[in-house]
Amino acid sequence: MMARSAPPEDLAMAPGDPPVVDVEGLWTTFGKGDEAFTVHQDLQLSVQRGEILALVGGSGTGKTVLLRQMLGLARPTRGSVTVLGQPASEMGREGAASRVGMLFQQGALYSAFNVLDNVAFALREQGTLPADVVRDAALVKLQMVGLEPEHASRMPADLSGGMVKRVALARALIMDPPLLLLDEPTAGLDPSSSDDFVALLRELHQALRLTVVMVTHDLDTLFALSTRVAVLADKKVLVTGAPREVARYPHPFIEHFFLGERGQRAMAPAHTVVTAKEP
Ligand SMILES: Nc1ncnc2c1ncn2[C@@H]1O[C@H](COP(=O)(O)OP(=O)(O)OP(=O)(O)O)[C@@H](O)[C@H]1O
Repeated sequence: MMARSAPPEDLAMAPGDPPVVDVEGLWTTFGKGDEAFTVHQDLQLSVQRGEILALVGGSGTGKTVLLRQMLGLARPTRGSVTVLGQPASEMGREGAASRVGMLFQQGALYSAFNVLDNVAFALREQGTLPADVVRDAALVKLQMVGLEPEHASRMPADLSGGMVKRVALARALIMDPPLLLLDEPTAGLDPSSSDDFVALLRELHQALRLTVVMVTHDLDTLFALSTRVAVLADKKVLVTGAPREVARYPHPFIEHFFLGERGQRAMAPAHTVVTAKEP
Protein backbone atom coordinates (compact mmCIF):
# COMPACT_ATOMS: atom_id res chain seq x y z
CA MET A 1 0.00 0.00 0.00
CA MET A 2 1.14 3.50 -0.82
CA ALA A 3 2.03 5.63 2.18
CA ARG A 4 -0.13 8.75 2.41
CA SER A 5 1.72 11.98 2.93
CA ALA A 6 0.52 14.49 5.49
CA PRO A 7 -1.80 17.23 4.23
CA PRO A 8 0.00 20.49 3.41
CA GLU A 9 0.74 22.67 6.35
CA ASP A 10 -2.04 25.25 6.49
CA LEU A 11 -1.14 28.62 7.90
CA ALA A 12 -4.50 30.37 7.45
CA MET A 13 -7.56 28.35 6.60
CA ALA A 14 -10.36 27.88 9.10
CA PRO A 15 -12.71 24.94 8.59
CA GLY A 16 -16.22 25.96 7.54
CA ASP A 17 -18.43 25.09 4.57
CA PRO A 18 -17.68 22.06 2.43
CA PRO A 19 -14.93 23.03 0.01
CA VAL A 20 -15.73 24.23 -3.51
CA VAL A 21 -12.72 22.26 -4.75
CA ASP A 22 -11.39 19.22 -2.94
CA VAL A 23 -8.30 17.45 -4.21
CA GLU A 24 -7.58 14.20 -2.39
CA GLY A 25 -4.57 11.95 -2.84
CA LEU A 26 -4.01 13.14 -6.41
CA TRP A 27 -1.43 11.35 -8.55
CA THR A 28 -0.82 12.47 -12.11
CA THR A 29 1.57 10.43 -14.23
CA PHE A 30 2.29 10.97 -17.92
CA GLY A 31 3.87 8.41 -20.24
CA LYS A 32 4.42 4.72 -19.69
CA GLY A 33 7.21 2.37 -18.61
CA ASP A 34 10.67 3.95 -18.70
CA GLU A 35 9.18 7.14 -20.10
CA ALA A 36 6.71 7.62 -17.24
CA PHE A 37 7.04 10.70 -15.11
CA THR A 38 4.96 11.78 -12.17
CA VAL A 39 3.82 15.39 -11.86
CA HIS A 40 1.58 15.14 -8.76
CA GLN A 41 2.27 12.64 -6.04
CA ASP A 42 -0.42 12.31 -3.37
CA LEU A 43 -1.35 15.98 -3.63
CA GLN A 44 -4.00 17.42 -1.28
CA LEU A 45 -5.76 20.76 -1.63
CA SER A 46 -9.08 22.29 -0.58
CA VAL A 47 -10.49 25.59 -1.75
CA GLN A 48 -13.21 27.20 0.35
CA ARG A 49 -16.09 29.31 -0.93
CA GLY A 50 -15.11 32.92 -1.60
CA GLU A 51 -11.36 32.39 -1.61
CA ILE A 52 -9.00 33.68 -4.25
CA LEU A 53 -6.36 31.00 -4.11
CA ALA A 54 -3.08 31.61 -5.93
CA LEU A 55 -1.31 28.45 -7.10
CA VAL A 56 2.40 29.05 -7.44
CA GLY A 57 5.27 26.71 -8.22
CA GLY A 58 8.25 26.29 -10.48
CA SER A 59 7.93 25.59 -14.19
CA GLY A 60 6.50 22.14 -14.88
CA THR A 61 5.20 21.53 -11.35
CA GLY A 62 1.73 20.78 -12.74
CA LYS A 63 -0.22 23.97 -12.01
CA THR A 64 -1.93 24.11 -15.39
CA VAL A 65 -2.59 20.37 -15.32
CA LEU A 66 -4.28 20.83 -11.94
CA LEU A 67 -6.52 23.61 -13.32
CA ARG A 68 -7.41 21.37 -16.27
CA GLN A 69 -8.30 18.60 -13.84
CA MET A 70 -10.61 21.01 -11.96
CA LEU A 71 -12.30 21.73 -15.27
CA GLY A 72 -12.64 18.03 -16.08
CA LEU A 73 -10.35 18.34 -19.13
CA ALA A 74 -7.68 16.06 -17.66
CA ARG A 75 -8.14 12.98 -15.50
CA PRO A 76 -6.24 12.15 -12.34
CA THR A 77 -4.15 8.99 -12.62
CA ARG A 78 -5.20 8.22 -9.07
CA GLY A 79 -7.08 10.09 -6.32
CA SER A 80 -9.86 12.60 -6.88
CA VAL A 81 -10.54 16.18 -7.90
CA THR A 82 -14.02 17.10 -6.67
CA VAL A 83 -15.78 20.32 -7.64
CA LEU A 84 -18.92 21.33 -5.74
CA GLY A 85 -19.32 17.78 -4.51
CA GLN A 86 -18.91 16.04 -7.89
CA PRO A 87 -15.83 14.41 -9.41
CA ALA A 88 -14.63 16.94 -12.01
CA SER A 89 -13.95 14.23 -14.59
CA GLU A 90 -17.63 13.19 -14.44
CA MET A 91 -19.19 16.65 -14.81
CA GLY A 92 -19.51 16.43 -18.60
CA ARG A 93 -19.16 19.47 -20.81
CA GLU A 94 -22.37 21.22 -19.79
CA GLY A 95 -22.00 20.34 -16.14
CA ALA A 96 -18.51 21.79 -16.19
CA ALA A 97 -19.60 24.98 -17.98
CA SER A 98 -22.26 25.74 -15.37
CA ARG A 99 -19.89 25.11 -12.47
CA VAL A 100 -16.49 26.27 -13.67
CA GLY A 101 -15.36 29.15 -15.87
CA MET A 102 -11.79 29.18 -17.11
CA LEU A 103 -9.69 32.02 -18.39
CA PHE A 104 -6.97 30.36 -20.45
CA GLN A 105 -3.51 31.87 -20.53
CA GLN A 106 -3.60 33.40 -24.00
CA GLY A 107 -7.23 34.45 -23.84
CA ALA A 108 -7.86 31.74 -26.47
CA LEU A 109 -10.67 33.43 -28.38
CA TYR A 110 -12.02 31.88 -31.58
CA SER A 111 -10.39 34.09 -34.19
CA ALA A 112 -13.16 33.53 -36.77
CA PHE A 113 -15.94 34.65 -34.38
CA ASN A 114 -16.67 38.21 -33.35
CA VAL A 115 -16.67 39.28 -29.71
CA LEU A 116 -20.36 38.61 -29.12
CA ASP A 117 -20.21 35.13 -30.65
CA ASN A 118 -17.14 34.29 -28.59
CA VAL A 119 -18.88 35.33 -25.37
CA ALA A 120 -22.16 33.61 -26.27
CA PHE A 121 -20.53 30.38 -27.44
CA ALA A 122 -21.27 28.02 -24.52
CA LEU A 123 -24.81 29.31 -24.01
CA ARG A 124 -25.62 29.04 -27.71
CA GLU A 125 -24.15 25.55 -27.87
CA GLN A 126 -26.45 24.48 -25.07
CA GLY A 127 -29.31 25.14 -27.49
CA THR A 128 -31.99 25.79 -24.88
CA LEU A 129 -32.47 29.56 -25.13
CA PRO A 130 -33.81 31.72 -27.97
CA ALA A 131 -31.19 33.66 -29.95
CA ASP A 132 -32.20 37.09 -28.60
CA VAL A 133 -31.93 35.89 -24.99
CA VAL A 134 -28.45 34.47 -25.69
CA ARG A 135 -27.46 37.75 -27.31
CA ASP A 136 -28.75 39.81 -24.37
CA ALA A 137 -26.95 37.55 -21.89
CA ALA A 138 -23.69 38.00 -23.80
CA LEU A 139 -24.16 41.80 -23.88
CA VAL A 140 -24.73 41.83 -20.12
CA LYS A 141 -21.49 39.92 -19.64
CA LEU A 142 -19.63 42.33 -21.91
CA GLN A 143 -20.89 45.24 -19.85
CA MET A 144 -19.85 43.41 -16.70
CA VAL A 145 -16.24 43.27 -17.91
CA GLY A 146 -16.24 46.95 -18.89
CA LEU A 147 -16.81 46.64 -22.65
CA GLU A 148 -19.36 48.61 -24.68
CA PRO A 149 -22.09 47.12 -26.93
CA GLU A 150 -20.21 48.50 -29.94
CA HIS A 151 -17.34 46.15 -29.15
CA ALA A 152 -19.66 43.19 -29.75
CA SER A 153 -19.12 43.11 -33.51
CA ARG A 154 -15.32 43.45 -33.40
CA MET A 155 -13.08 40.56 -34.36
CA PRO A 156 -10.44 39.27 -31.89
CA ALA A 157 -7.58 40.42 -34.16
CA ASP A 158 -8.79 44.02 -33.75
CA LEU A 159 -8.68 44.00 -29.93
CA SER A 160 -5.96 45.15 -27.56
CA GLY A 161 -4.42 42.59 -25.19
CA GLY A 162 -6.48 43.96 -22.30
CA MET A 163 -9.68 43.71 -24.31
CA VAL A 164 -8.93 40.11 -25.32
CA LYS A 165 -8.61 39.23 -21.63
CA ARG A 166 -11.92 40.97 -20.88
CA VAL A 167 -13.73 39.16 -23.66
CA ALA A 168 -12.24 35.85 -22.52
CA LEU A 169 -13.39 36.64 -18.98
CA ALA A 170 -16.92 37.47 -20.19
CA ARG A 171 -16.92 34.16 -22.04
CA ALA A 172 -15.75 32.27 -18.95
CA LEU A 173 -18.62 33.83 -16.95
CA ILE A 174 -21.42 33.33 -19.50
CA MET A 175 -22.98 30.39 -17.59
CA ASP A 176 -22.66 32.14 -14.21
CA PRO A 177 -20.26 29.55 -12.77
CA PRO A 178 -19.53 29.86 -9.04
CA LEU A 179 -15.89 28.81 -9.61
CA LEU A 180 -13.49 30.76 -11.82
CA LEU A 181 -10.08 29.40 -12.85
CA LEU A 182 -7.47 31.86 -14.09
CA ASP A 183 -4.26 30.76 -15.81
CA GLU A 184 -1.78 33.65 -15.65
CA PRO A 185 -4.53 36.30 -15.83
CA THR A 186 -2.19 39.26 -16.29
CA ALA A 187 0.49 37.62 -18.46
CA GLY A 188 1.28 39.71 -21.53
CA LEU A 189 -0.42 42.88 -20.26
CA ASP A 190 1.43 46.14 -19.72
CA PRO A 191 1.50 47.35 -16.08
CA SER A 192 -1.44 49.71 -16.47
CA SER A 193 -3.70 47.18 -18.24
CA SER A 194 -2.60 44.61 -15.70
CA ASP A 195 -3.69 46.86 -12.80
CA ASP A 196 -7.03 47.51 -14.50
CA PHE A 197 -7.62 43.82 -15.04
CA VAL A 198 -6.74 43.00 -11.43
CA ALA A 199 -9.20 45.69 -10.27
CA LEU A 200 -11.89 44.17 -12.50
CA LEU A 201 -11.24 40.67 -11.17
CA ARG A 202 -11.46 41.96 -7.63
CA GLU A 203 -14.78 43.72 -8.32
CA LEU A 204 -16.29 40.68 -10.01
CA HIS A 205 -15.09 38.39 -7.24
CA GLN A 206 -17.07 40.51 -4.77
CA ALA A 207 -20.11 41.22 -6.94
CA LEU A 208 -20.59 37.65 -8.16
CA ARG A 209 -19.40 35.98 -4.94
CA LEU A 210 -16.96 33.91 -6.93
CA THR A 211 -14.47 31.38 -5.71
CA VAL A 212 -11.26 31.81 -7.70
CA VAL A 213 -8.23 29.61 -8.28
CA MET A 214 -5.47 31.30 -10.24
CA VAL A 215 -2.05 30.32 -11.45
CA THR A 216 0.30 33.27 -11.47
CA HIS A 217 3.99 34.01 -11.61
CA ASP A 218 3.30 37.68 -11.15
CA LEU A 219 3.86 38.80 -7.58
CA ASP A 220 2.00 42.10 -8.01
CA THR A 221 -1.08 40.17 -9.13
CA LEU A 222 -0.62 37.65 -6.35
CA PHE A 223 -0.41 40.25 -3.58
CA ALA A 224 -3.17 42.41 -5.05
CA LEU A 225 -5.69 39.60 -5.41
CA SER A 226 -5.07 36.41 -3.51
CA THR A 227 -6.55 35.65 -0.12
CA ARG A 228 -4.45 32.48 0.13
CA VAL A 229 -1.48 30.98 -1.62
CA ALA A 230 -0.77 27.29 -2.25
CA VAL A 231 2.79 26.38 -3.20
CA LEU A 232 3.35 23.38 -5.48
CA ALA A 233 6.78 21.89 -4.88
CA ASP A 234 8.17 18.39 -4.62
CA LYS A 235 5.11 17.08 -6.52
CA LYS A 236 2.61 18.19 -3.89
CA VAL A 237 1.12 21.23 -2.19
CA LEU A 238 3.93 22.02 0.18
CA VAL A 239 2.26 24.80 2.14
CA THR A 240 -0.80 27.04 2.00
CA GLY A 241 -1.49 30.27 3.83
CA ALA A 242 -1.83 34.04 3.60
CA PRO A 243 0.66 35.45 1.08
CA ARG A 244 2.94 37.09 3.65
CA GLU A 245 3.01 34.00 5.85
CA VAL A 246 3.84 31.69 2.97
CA ALA A 247 6.57 34.09 1.83
CA ARG A 248 8.42 33.39 5.10
CA TYR A 249 8.21 29.59 4.80
CA PRO A 250 11.69 28.07 4.54
CA HIS A 251 11.97 26.34 1.17
CA PRO A 252 14.36 27.09 -1.72
CA PHE A 253 11.59 27.73 -4.26
CA ILE A 254 9.68 30.03 -1.90
CA GLU A 255 12.81 31.98 -1.00
CA HIS A 256 13.65 32.41 -4.66
CA PHE A 257 10.09 33.30 -5.64
CA PHE A 258 9.18 35.74 -2.88
CA LEU A 259 12.46 37.03 -1.62
CA GLY A 260 14.17 37.81 -4.89
CA GLU A 261 14.27 41.37 -6.11
CA ARG A 262 10.80 41.25 -7.70
CA GLY A 263 9.33 39.78 -4.55
CA GLN A 264 10.82 42.46 -2.35
CA ARG A 265 9.36 45.13 -4.61
CA ALA A 266 5.92 43.53 -4.66
CA MET A 267 5.92 43.24 -0.87
CA ALA A 268 7.18 46.77 -0.21
CA PRO A 269 4.84 48.78 2.08
CA ALA A 270 4.22 51.60 -0.43
CA HIS A 271 2.85 49.05 -2.87
CA THR A 272 0.78 47.09 -0.38
CA VAL A 273 -1.06 50.18 0.90
CA VAL A 274 -2.54 50.48 -2.55
CA THR A 275 -3.17 46.91 -3.55
CA ALA A 276 -2.74 44.36 -0.78
CA LYS A 277 -5.87 42.46 0.15
CA GLU A 278 -5.35 39.92 2.85
CA PRO A 279 -7.97 38.33 5.04
N1 LIG B 1 -1.09 15.86 -21.80
C1 LIG B 1 0.17 15.77 -21.40
N2 LIG B 1 0.96 14.76 -21.76
C2 LIG B 1 2.22 14.64 -21.35
N3 LIG B 1 2.82 15.50 -20.52
C3 LIG B 1 2.10 16.54 -20.10
C4 LIG B 1 0.74 16.74 -20.51
N4 LIG B 1 0.27 17.87 -19.91
C5 LIG B 1 1.29 18.35 -19.18
N5 LIG B 1 2.37 17.56 -19.28
C6 LIG B 1 3.65 17.75 -18.59
O1 LIG B 1 3.37 17.88 -17.20
C7 LIG B 1 4.27 18.80 -16.59
C8 LIG B 1 3.47 19.89 -15.88
O2 LIG B 1 2.88 20.74 -16.84
P1 LIG B 1 2.09 22.07 -16.46
O3 LIG B 1 1.79 22.74 -17.77
O4 LIG B 1 0.96 21.76 -15.59
O5 LIG B 1 3.19 22.86 -15.66
P2 LIG B 1 3.08 24.28 -14.98
O6 LIG B 1 3.32 24.12 -13.53
O7 LIG B 1 1.79 24.93 -15.39
O8 LIG B 1 4.33 24.99 -15.65
P3 LIG B 1 4.59 26.49 -16.17
O9 LIG B 1 4.68 27.35 -14.94
O10 LIG B 1 5.90 26.38 -16.88
O11 LIG B 1 3.43 26.85 -17.08
C9 LIG B 1 5.15 19.32 -17.71
O12 LIG B 1 6.35 18.57 -17.69
C10 LIG B 1 4.37 19.04 -18.96
O13 LIG B 1 5.21 18.85 -20.07
